[in-house]
Amino acid sequence: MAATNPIDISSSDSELEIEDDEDKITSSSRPLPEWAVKHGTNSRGHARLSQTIPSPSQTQISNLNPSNINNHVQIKIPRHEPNDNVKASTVVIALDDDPEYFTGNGNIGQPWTVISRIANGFGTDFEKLTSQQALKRTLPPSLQLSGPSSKPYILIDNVSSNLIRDSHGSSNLLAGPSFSNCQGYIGDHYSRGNSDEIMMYGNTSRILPPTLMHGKSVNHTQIAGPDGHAYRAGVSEERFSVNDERMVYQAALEDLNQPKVEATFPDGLLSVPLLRHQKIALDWMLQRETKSVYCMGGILADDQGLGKTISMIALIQMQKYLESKSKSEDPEKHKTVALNLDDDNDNDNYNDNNNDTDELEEVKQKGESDDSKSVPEVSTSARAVSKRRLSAGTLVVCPASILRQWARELEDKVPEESKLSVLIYHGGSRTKDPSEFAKYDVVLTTYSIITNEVPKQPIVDDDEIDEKIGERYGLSSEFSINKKRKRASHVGMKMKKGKKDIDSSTIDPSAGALAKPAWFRVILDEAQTIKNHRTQVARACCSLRAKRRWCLSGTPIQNAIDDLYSYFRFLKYEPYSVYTAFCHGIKGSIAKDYVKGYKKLQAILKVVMLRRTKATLIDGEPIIKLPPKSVLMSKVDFTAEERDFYTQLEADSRSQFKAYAAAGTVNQNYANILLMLLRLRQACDHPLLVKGFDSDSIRKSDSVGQVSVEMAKSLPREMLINLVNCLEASAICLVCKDPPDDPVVTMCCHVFCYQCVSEHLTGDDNTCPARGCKEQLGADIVFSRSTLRICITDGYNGSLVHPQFENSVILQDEYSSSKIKTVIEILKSKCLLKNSSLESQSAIGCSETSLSSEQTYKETDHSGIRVVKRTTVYSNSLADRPTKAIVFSQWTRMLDLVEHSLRNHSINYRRLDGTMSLAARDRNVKDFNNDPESLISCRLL
Ligand SMILES: Nc1ncnc2c1ncn2[C@@H]1O[C@H](COP(=O)(O)OP(=O)(O)OP(=O)(O)O)[C@@H](O)[C@H]1O
Repeated sequence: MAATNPIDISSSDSELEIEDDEDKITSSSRPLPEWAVKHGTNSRGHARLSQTIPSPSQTQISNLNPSNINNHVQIKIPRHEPNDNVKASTVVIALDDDPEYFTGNGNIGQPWTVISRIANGFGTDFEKLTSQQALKRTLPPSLQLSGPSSKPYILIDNVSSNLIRDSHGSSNLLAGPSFSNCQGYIGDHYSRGNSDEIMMYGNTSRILPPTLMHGKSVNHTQIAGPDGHAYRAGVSEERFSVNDERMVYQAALEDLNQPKVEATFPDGLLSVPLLRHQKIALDWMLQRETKSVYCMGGILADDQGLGKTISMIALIQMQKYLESKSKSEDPEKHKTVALNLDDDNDNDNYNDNNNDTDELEEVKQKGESDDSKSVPEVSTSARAVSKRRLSAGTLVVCPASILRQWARELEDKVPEESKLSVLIYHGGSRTKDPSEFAKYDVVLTTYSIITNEVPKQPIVDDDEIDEKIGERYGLSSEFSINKKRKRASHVGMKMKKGKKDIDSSTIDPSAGALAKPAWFRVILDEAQTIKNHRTQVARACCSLRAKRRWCLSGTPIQNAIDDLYSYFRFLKYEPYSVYTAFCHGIKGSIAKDYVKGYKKLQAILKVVMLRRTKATLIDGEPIIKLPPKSVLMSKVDFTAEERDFYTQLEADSRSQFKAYAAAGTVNQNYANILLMLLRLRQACDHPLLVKGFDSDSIRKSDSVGQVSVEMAKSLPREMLINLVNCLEASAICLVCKDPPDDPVVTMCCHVFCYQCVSEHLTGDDNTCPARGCKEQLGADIVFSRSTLRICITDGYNGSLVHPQFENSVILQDEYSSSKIKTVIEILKSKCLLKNSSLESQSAIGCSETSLSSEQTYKETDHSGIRVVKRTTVYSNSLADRPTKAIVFSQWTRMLDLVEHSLRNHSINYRRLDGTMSLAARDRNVKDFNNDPESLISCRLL
C-alpha cells in the first residue's frame, strides 16, 4: 500500500557503469566474466548465471574491474500514491546490486527491464554491441550519454511506473505486494522467472510491425484506443527494440479500448471516496459479474498501487448492497436470482457423482442452524437456497506476505456501519469445518494453503504443443498446424479424461475445508502466482468451485503469452480455457501472422481484462497525479583499506579462475565461480559479508543458517552426505513445483525453496509441507547446501578472505563500511534534519494539509464548449510531512550490520524480512506507519 513522496536511495551498479563495460566483456583481459557469459547459458537458452546469483552477468562482470567497483548510491524521489493513511514521505535505500531496482520487477513495457533481460538471455548478442550501441538500447533517453553530463550520478526518471511501483509507499513496498514482489524478485527473477523470460526471447526472432520498428515514430492513433489517449505509459517509440516481441505485445495490451462509465457508488459503503478510475473499474466488474453469460469475472490488471484492492472491496460491498436492496424490494425475485447464483456450471457434475452429498448437506444445515443470525447477507443468498452443496462468500487468495494487508484494508476502508465479516484462514489452528466459511463475507487465505488443501486439476499435456509453437519459425504454418491437429485430438482425449479426474479429485477425502464449498466469488490477488499452469498452485486454484472469478495483477504477463492461459483456465474463459483452443486460437494465430494474431489477442483480452497504468488518461487527465520522482545516484568511495581488501579479493578470484581453466574444470566449478563474483559484490557492501559464510548461509545467517549449522555439526557425516544427496537430486521444490530457488533440505529429506518453506518455520503451521509428511519443522532442521558442505568438510567455510586481513578492523561487526556510512548520512540529511524542522513547525501550530482532494473545474475543450471536469488533486505540500525511510538489502547479514549503525546513531527503525512470522511483520508494518515516536523507521527488507 502506498505512502507519499518516497525518496529512493539505492546503491548499486549504475547502468552507465554496466554499459561502459560492454567492450570489456569481449576482451580477453576479462576471462572470468567471459566465461560467465558464455557458460552461463544452458541448452534451453537459460542463463545459469542468473539462476544462481542475484544480478545480471554484466553487473557481476563490472565488479571484476578494479577501475569500476560498484559502490554507487542511487537516490530516487518517486511520486506519492493516493493514500489516506499516508503520514510521511519515504526514503528507499538499496544496499547492494539490485538490477530490479533499476528495471522494476518484470512489468512488461519497462524499457530497462526488457532490454536488460535481452542482454541476460543473449549474452552473445549483447557482447556484439559496442558500448555506445548497448547504451543507446539500454538506457532511457534521459540517461543516455550525450557528452559530458554535469550531474553524472543523478538520474531523474518521471516515467517509469516500475520504479514507482517499487517505491510507491511504505506499506506497499514493505509488507504488501511489493514486499512479496521483492521476495519474488530475488527468487523468481533470477532463477525460474528469469529463465522463463529468457526462454521466451530464445524463441523470438520476429520482426516488429512497421509501426513499432525501432527509430520509427509510432502513430499513436493506430495503437491507442478510440478515445485516442490510452495506455502509452512506458511505451516510447524510441525505446522499442527490434526483435522484442514483448514490446509489441505491450503496445497491443495498451491498445485496449477501456470502458469509461463510472459506477454510482452509494455513500457509507467505504470510508474513503473511490477515485474515478476505481469507479470505472467497479462498473466494469459489475457488468462482468452480472451481464456476462459465462466467465463471470475477469482480470483487473491495473498498474501497481492504483487501488485494485479497494476496487475489489467496493465490488464486494456493492454486490452486497444491491442484493439486499433487491431482496427488500422483491423477495420472490431475490430467491430466483439466488438460485442462479448457486449454479456453478464448471462443476455441475460434482454432486452428481458425489457420494458426499449427504455429508455436505448435513454440514450446510449445520452451518445454517449454528449461527444463522451472524451469517452475512451477501453469502446468504447463495447459501440459503442451495440444495446441493455448501456455499460461501468471497474467497481472497493472496501471498502470505499481504494477507494482513488485505485484512487491514478491509478493516480501514470499510466504515463500521457496513463492516464485512472477515475470516483469516491461515495458521495451524485454522478451522477444519467448512461450514465456518459460510459465516463470513470474506475469507482470506494464501496460495500455499490452497495448494495444500485443494485437489489439483490434471496437468495439461502440452509439452509437444509448446515445442511445435516454438518451432514454428522453421516450419511452414500448415505443417505446424497439421502436426498440432494430431496433438489436439490427443490432448482433447486427455482433457476429457481429466474432466473425470476433476470430479473424482474434488471428492478426494483428503481435500481440506477450502475445497468443499462452492464460493460465490474467488479473487486471486497477485494472480501472476499462477502464471505457470503446470504448477500445483495453479492447478489447485483452477479446482476451486466458484461462480465469479477474478485475477488481480499489476503484471499480468511476466514471461510469455502462456501466462494468460493459466488465467483463462482459472476464469473458465471459454474456449481459451482449453489449452488446445488457446494454442490454436491465440498462439497459433500469432505464429501465423503476428500482427493479426496480436490484434486478435487484444480483442480476446478486451473482453476479460481491464488495465490502466499510472499514465493512463481519462478525458485527457491522468488518472492519478503524482509529484515528480527523482532518482539520484551517487558514488561511494572505498576507504584505502576497503579498496585493498577488494583488490586482493579480486586478484584471488582471478587466480582461482585461472587454476580452474588450467585444469579444465571450469564447467565443474561454475558454482564456485559465481560464488566468487557474489563475494565481490558483497565486499562492496561490507567486507564482513565475505568472511566465513557461503552465499546462502549469509542470507539466512540470522535465522535458519546459524541454528541449522549447529544442528548439522552434531549430525553424523553419513547423514549429512545423505542430505546433500537429497538436495542435489531434487530438481523441484515440493511446494511450488518449480526448480528450487535457494534450495534447502529438511531433516525428513524434502527439498524446498527457502522462501516456500520459511512460512512453515515461523508460522503457526510448522508441519513439513511435503504431501503426507507430518514432521514438525524448525529452523534448526532445515539445511542449505553450504551448511551441509561446511560441516562435511570439517568446518571449511569457503571464506576467501586473504590471511592478511584476518584481523583487520574492517572485518569487525562494529565496523561501519563506507556504504553504510553513506546510508546514515543520507538518512540524516533527508530525514532527520527535515523532520526535526517539521517538529518545530508543528510546535508553532502548522497543521498538516490534506493529501488529496476532489476538485471540480471548468475548462474549454477543442470545440469551444465549456466542460466540467473532475480531478483528484494531491497536495504538493509533501515537504510538510515527515520523511520515512526504507532500507533494503538482499543479504540479511547486511541488514544486521546496518541495524548496528542505526542503533549507534539512535535512529528508530523496524525490521522486516522473510524469516519473520506474519504477526511480527504485521506489527512492524503498523509501527512503521503509525508510530508517532519515530522520526524515521527503517524497514530492512
Ligand atoms: N480511493 C482511495 N482512497 C484512499 N486510499 C486509496 C484509494 N485507493 C487506493 N488507496 C490506497 O492506495 C494504496 C495502494 O492501493 P492498493 O494496494 O490497493 O493498490 P494495488 O493496485 O492493489 O497495488 P498492488 O498491485 O501493488 O497490489 C493503498 O494504501 C490503498 O489504501
